[in-house]
Amino acid sequence: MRPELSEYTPIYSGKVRELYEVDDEHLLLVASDRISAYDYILDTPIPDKGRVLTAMSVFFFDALGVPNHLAGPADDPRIPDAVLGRALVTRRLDMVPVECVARGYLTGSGLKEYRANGEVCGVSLPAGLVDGSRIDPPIFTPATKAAVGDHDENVSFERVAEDVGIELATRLRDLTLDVYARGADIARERGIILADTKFEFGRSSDGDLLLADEVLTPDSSRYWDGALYAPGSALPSFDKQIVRDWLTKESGWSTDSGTPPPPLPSDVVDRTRARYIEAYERISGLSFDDWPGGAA
Ligand SMILES: N#Cc1c(N)ncnc1-c1cnn(Cc2cccc(F)c2)c1
Repeated sequence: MRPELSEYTPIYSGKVRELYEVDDEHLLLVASDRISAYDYILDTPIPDKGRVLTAMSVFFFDALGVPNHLAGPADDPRIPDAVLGRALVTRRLDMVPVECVARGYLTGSGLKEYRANGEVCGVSLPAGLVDGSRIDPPIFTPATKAAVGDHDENVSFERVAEDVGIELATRLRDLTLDVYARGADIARERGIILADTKFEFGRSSDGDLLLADEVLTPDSSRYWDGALYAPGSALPSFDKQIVRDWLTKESGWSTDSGTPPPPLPSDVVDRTRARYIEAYERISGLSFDDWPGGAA
């Protein structure tokens, strides 16, 4: 008999995820079916998005072989039926207050910084790079966690060292770049580009530094279809481009309207759900049909 979600104390509610306390030493990380686009949480959920992204985290936690915060399997008996397949039991850690970002390609906030001063988070890059240019070797571009609704602030490695000490900052950088490289290799072998990603780490009561949060999901990473990739041209998001294109090209809504996006039509929802499942099955080589929590 599984517990009810109401038996757990909610301790954090994010844009697309929630965090509950299971007991003194364990948390429940819950991924919703909510999807964000253009800094809005859309009214229309994508069925199974939370289960697919949870499955991707579990695949990578297993494939990467890095010490992490998972405290049980996807069907752990402590997981309530209502969130089975889109929730994980984890060890409660002392989180390191740094968004550990690795970039193997130049885009987004990194591109904006580069265009302003030729560097990203204090790391100088060669001249002449464009949107989507490869950054080789990949770089560590940390950020401080923003308040709800704000964007994280990119900071230098030196600032991280000031905040957490040079030894831990160095370990965070090395781990971030190592895990990104492993994830990028796995994705590349399946024809998918992992452009960048964000990790979070925490310390256990034993003092161990563990990989935490979600790992290498489309919500914490930028994934591009390798077959469509060309630096300098449009870089469609593997998972969100269908939604973005409908919103900006077909719905009549515009990003500068100051109004929330309209609800999504069912075909956009269905095609987006299929894209999330395609990303998981291509990268993991596993069938999403085998993942817990499907419709009864
Ligand atoms: N992971 C993890 C974690 C841990 N193992 N121990 C202590 N705290 C955290 C923790 C704190 N904030 N977050 C972000 C987050 C993740 C998932 C859902 C949310 F709503 C919010 C994670």
